[in-house]
Parts: sequence; structure tokens; C-alpha cells
Amino acid sequence: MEQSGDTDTGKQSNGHKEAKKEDLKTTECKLKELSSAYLSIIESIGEDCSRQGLLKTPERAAKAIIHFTKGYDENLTDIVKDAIFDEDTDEMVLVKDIEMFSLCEHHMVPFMGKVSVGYLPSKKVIGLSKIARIVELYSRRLQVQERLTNQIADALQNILNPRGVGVVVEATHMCMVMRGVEKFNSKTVSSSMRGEFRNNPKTREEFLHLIKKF
Ligand SMILES: Nc1nc2c(ncn2[C@@H]2O[C@H](COP(=O)(O)OP(=O)(O)OP(=O)(O)O)[C@@H](O)[C@H]2O)c(=O)[nH]1
Ligand SMILES: [Zn+2]
Repeated sequence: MEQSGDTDTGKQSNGHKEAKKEDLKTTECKLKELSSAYLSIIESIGEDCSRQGLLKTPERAAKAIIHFTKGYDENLTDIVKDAIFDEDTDEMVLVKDIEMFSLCEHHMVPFMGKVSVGYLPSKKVIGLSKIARIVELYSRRLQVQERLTNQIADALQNILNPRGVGVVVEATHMCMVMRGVEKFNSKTVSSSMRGEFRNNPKTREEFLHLIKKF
């Protein structure tokens, strides 16, 4: 599933409004608007907003949704900063089972799971924690799993220009569990392969083997 690159440098792409400082609402303003929206939601479901347990709920829920969507306030350049290093290695690097929490853009309920990211360096490596931060950058938004998978792969491809990138996401969608079709055990697996991971079956096999093995 190859898609065009998303360098996340402040332009609009893939339907996502990217972080652009002048566009960003202050956290305080966001908090106020969201709290008011959650107050309406609580009223609309027929609850009593004035009862003790719910008094602070609009604000708590607002803070939670701000956290769940914090990816809109970040960008790739700031995240990676100085953590690209010259290194004379061409062996595969794999970071697997990175926990991921996102929100399905159709129902705004969570989907969650794990992400495995591999790449074949070409004279440059990235700080390992930055791979997990890239997963956060794109997962903390309203998403579909396929786009999330592609965005992670494109980000690494654009930053490192490696010989190849592979990303596998395995997730459970609460919109298929708690509602709708109510399939509790189904998992969705999506992958994005770039460069040698796409063109060389041996590289792809090694990657998939390493994901399963450890
Ligand atoms: N491809 C893809 N589909 C998703 C993802 N998250 C949710 N969906 C699907 O988006 C679809 C939305 O379909 P609709 O028919 O408009 O919504 P709905 O009536 O709530 O659908 P049901 O979930 O079948 O009840 C559903 O089939 C969801 O399973 C995702 O990450 N990727
Ligand atoms: Zn959904």
C-alpha cells in the first residue's frame, strides 16, 4: 500500500491539518471549548451535570481528548531534531511491539495495538526513541489504520532515505468490539513496505520473521 510521502512539515496532506504554530489554538482556549462541548454531551445523554461525580468530568474529558489528539500539535522536524546520526552500517534495524493508541476517525472510539518498524540504513541511523515518537505523532490523531501505517513508513523514508522501510501495525478496533458488528477477538493487520522491503522478498521475509520470533 504505497502512498505519497508526508513530511509533516506544516502542510495539509492526507486529510490531516498538520501542526502549524500560527494555526494552533492555545491549550487554554481548546480546553474551554472542549469542556463546554463535553458538558453538552453529558446533558444530551440525560445525565445530571451538577451531581458531584460529574462536576469536573467535562474538564477531565477535555484534557483526555487533548492528549489523545496531541499529534496535531507536533511535527516531524521537531521530534527528530538532532537524533539523526552518521553510521556506517547497512544491517536491518527493527523496533517491534511499540504500543499504539489511536482514535478511529469514523466513530472517534479507540483502536489500539502494536507497531513494528524496520529499516535498512544507508549511512544514517535515527535515535531509537524517535521511532516510537513518530508512532505517537501519527497515532495521536483521528486516524484509519492504513493511513497511520503509511505515514510512519513515509516519515522514516523521508528523514533517513534508507534502502528500505517496513511497518506492520496490528490493532483492535473498539468500534468493532463495543458496538456495530461486536467481534471481540478480531485483529486488523496492515503493512507498508518501501524500497527493499517491497522489492526484495528476502528482506521482507527477514523482517516478518524477526517480528514473529522475538
Ligand atoms: N479501512 C478501515 N476501516 C475502518 C477503520 N476504522 C474503522 N473502520 C470502518 O469504517 C467503516 C464505517 O462504516 P459506516 O457504514 O459508515 O459506519 P457504521 O454504520 O458505523 O458501520 P459498522 O461499524 O459496520 O456498524 C466501518 O466498516 C468500520 O469498521 C480503519 O482504520 N480502517
Ligand atoms: Zn470506528
